Amino acid sequence: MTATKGLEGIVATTSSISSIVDGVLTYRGYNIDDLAVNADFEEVAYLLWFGKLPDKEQLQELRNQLSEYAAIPDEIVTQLKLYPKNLSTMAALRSAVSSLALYDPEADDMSRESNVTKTVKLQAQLPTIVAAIARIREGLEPIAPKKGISIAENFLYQLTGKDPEETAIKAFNQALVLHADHELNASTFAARVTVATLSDIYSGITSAIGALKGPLHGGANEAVAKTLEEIGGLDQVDSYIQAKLDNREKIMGFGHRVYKNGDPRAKHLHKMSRELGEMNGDTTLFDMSVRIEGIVTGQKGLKPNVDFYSASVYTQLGIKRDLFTPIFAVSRVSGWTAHILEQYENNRLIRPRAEYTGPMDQKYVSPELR
Ligand SMILES: CC(=O)SCCNC(=O)CCNC(=O)[C@H](O)C(C)(C)COP(=O)(O)OP(=O)(O)OC[C@H]1O[C@@H](n2cnc3c(N)ncnc32)[C@H](O)[C@@H]1OP(=O)(O)O
Ligand SMILES: O=C([O-])CC(=O)C(=O)O
Repeated sequence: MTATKGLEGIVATTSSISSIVDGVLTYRGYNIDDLAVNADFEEVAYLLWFGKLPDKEQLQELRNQLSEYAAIPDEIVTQLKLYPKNLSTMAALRSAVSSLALYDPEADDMSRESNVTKTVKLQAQLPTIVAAIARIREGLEPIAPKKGISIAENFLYQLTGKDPEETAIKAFNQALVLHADHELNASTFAARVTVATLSDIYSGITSAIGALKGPLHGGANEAVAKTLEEIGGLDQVDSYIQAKLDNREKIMGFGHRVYKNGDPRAKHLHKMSRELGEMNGDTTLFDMSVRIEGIVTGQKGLKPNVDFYSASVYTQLGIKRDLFTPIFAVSRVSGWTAHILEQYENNRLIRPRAEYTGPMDQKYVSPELR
């Protein structure tokens, strides 16, 4: 038995949800480039869950269900109010989502019908939880979700209590579409491993949130924003990045396990970042990002991944840095739940082997003689 570090190149399951072939990302056979510019996030979620784009009535029905389920139990709001104000937003999200199971009488109902209902509920409730975390830790009351508006609009509304601009809704919707699914990434794999024991969907999503939090995965978008803040301005980019590279430190938002010639999602976020800067009359963050890319790609051949330009996009939308990874979860819960449903449909326990490298032939001696 020989271990493959990080399971690189190992095909661990079959899936018909998303594919990455020759650097092209598709959801259920639709190129991400097509969906990113044309689709609403709700359509994409439906596509991931049910394998086809919804017709008008199906889409309306989904929108109605999302509106109906978007409010979170009062007990969750009470719990969020007990969390420390200087909380880790991802730890708060992970805890709150885990607690949702306590207030859902169907949490352990393993029928497909119930799991589909819980899928839609989780998609509806995650944005409400993230917005509530954001407000409560600032000492503000959470804002109830509005009925009849999109997830993108509702989330931005619930953060501030103000109706967001059309351009912000459009940009945010596109970011949600781009982050929705990504084959067997670490958090999706974590979700699938958890539910493959026939544990419940809330356990699967809780595992996934834990895996997404790390800076080598979803946490990288916050790390990129931190880098931009630390650099402070265009003139400091070269010296800052060069020092990191000379120190053999990683530049967050670059590199990818699967894409070696570039992440197809990055160009959309690059464009969005530029457009938001031009609209706000200040392209500093975008210009800094482009300069960082020039150095890192030029010297290391590493290309930006989805997390790199999303950092300047969210910052320019006026969103606080520690909400970036929770926002990733707001989108990716669509993919996680699609994978969980697929895992349940054709389940087998996921249990690989380890190549043992420790000592052998040890003999027990009692503590007094050690
Ligand atoms: C949504 C997402 O999860 S996208 C990924 C988000 N994560 C990041 O942006 C964090 C920064 N990037 C990384 O850490 C990595 O590129 C990963 C984790 C994404 C992929 O990791 P792996 O496939 O395991 O590649 P690994 O970390 O082994 O890197 C291979 C080589 O490239 C270098 N490298 C990889 N990424 C970077 C980077 N961002 N900056 C500098 N060097 C890098 C490594 O140091 C290593 O060099 P070495 O062979 O000289 O030791
Ligand atoms: O696929 C991966 O390893 C990470 C990634 O880009 C994602 O989850 O979107």
